[in-house]
Amino acid sequence: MSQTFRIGTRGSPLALWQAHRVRDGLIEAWGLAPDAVEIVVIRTTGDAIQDRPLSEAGGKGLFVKEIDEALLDGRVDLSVHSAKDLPTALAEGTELAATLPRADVRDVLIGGSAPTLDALREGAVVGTASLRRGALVRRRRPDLKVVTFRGNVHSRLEKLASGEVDATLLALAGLTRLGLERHATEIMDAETFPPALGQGAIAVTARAGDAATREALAKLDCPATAAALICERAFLTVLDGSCRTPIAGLARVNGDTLSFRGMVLSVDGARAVEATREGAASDAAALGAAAGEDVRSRAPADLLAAFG
Ligand SMILES: NCc1[nH]cc(CCC(=O)O)c1CC(=O)O
Repeated sequence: MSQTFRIGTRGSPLALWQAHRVRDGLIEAWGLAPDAVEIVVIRTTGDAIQDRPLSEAGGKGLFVKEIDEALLDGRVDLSVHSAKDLPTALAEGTELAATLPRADVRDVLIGGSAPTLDALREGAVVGTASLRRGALVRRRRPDLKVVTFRGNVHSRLEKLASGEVDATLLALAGLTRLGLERHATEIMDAETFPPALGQGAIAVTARAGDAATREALAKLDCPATAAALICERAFLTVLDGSCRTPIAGLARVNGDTLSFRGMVLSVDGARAVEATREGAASDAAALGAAAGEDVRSRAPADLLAAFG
């Protein structure tokens, strides 16, 4: 392969790590010269907004819009994303081209004043920007105070160190990629504290119909992770999950079998409606969609109202 590739990415440390992973993968898989794969950092609207919750500013799409534009303009050939930050509706003219092998899907607690969620004192303050994490925290510890907490992983750790909050929650995958997993004081159980759809997976998008880029990326694709992600995104699509909706779930693929469990919660965590499905991994999309329909048919009206 004598082709060159330009990879579009956000400039956060986590995004750069993930883009480098794809770059290294392409170079190694195809024996490319190091200068054949270039990383192009693109600043997104989401990166610029730091003073308010993104759900108020327009949601997850804010992190991909400018990158999609670069892809469609031909300024870059592929873009690398944390799968959980990728909106369910991809920009027209772009498509999922590869899903890297999934890392640990679990969240971790980083405790300042106590090491575990159960050990935090009554009324302790937990900082998170995630409605899902907030709802799951309140579900187990209704006495805790959940406050909105944005910024990248490093700035969150600083706020914790300064005592602004007693604890925060982050994805183990992200912390590990940044070499910061030593800060985790409790690994949350994926059953009782289910992750975000797509958590721990890295997704690569390309221009629809760009066969050469797709073929190059095929060597990096993990079919089991791809099936899990397709299932989880189908669940999210049916529920039209937005940043205003506490929603969680996980597909596990074992051989040819896929098992999925997804749930929607009330913001205060007091109520949850969940569904499970198991079937052939090749039916990933149908299984996720069926679980989504199931949740939608049983969720109380006020819970679904959050879906707008
Ligand atoms: N929303 C930000 C984001 N997007 C992906 C990750 C972590 C890596 C991953 O889940 O793949 C994080 C940080 C976090 O939630 O702790």
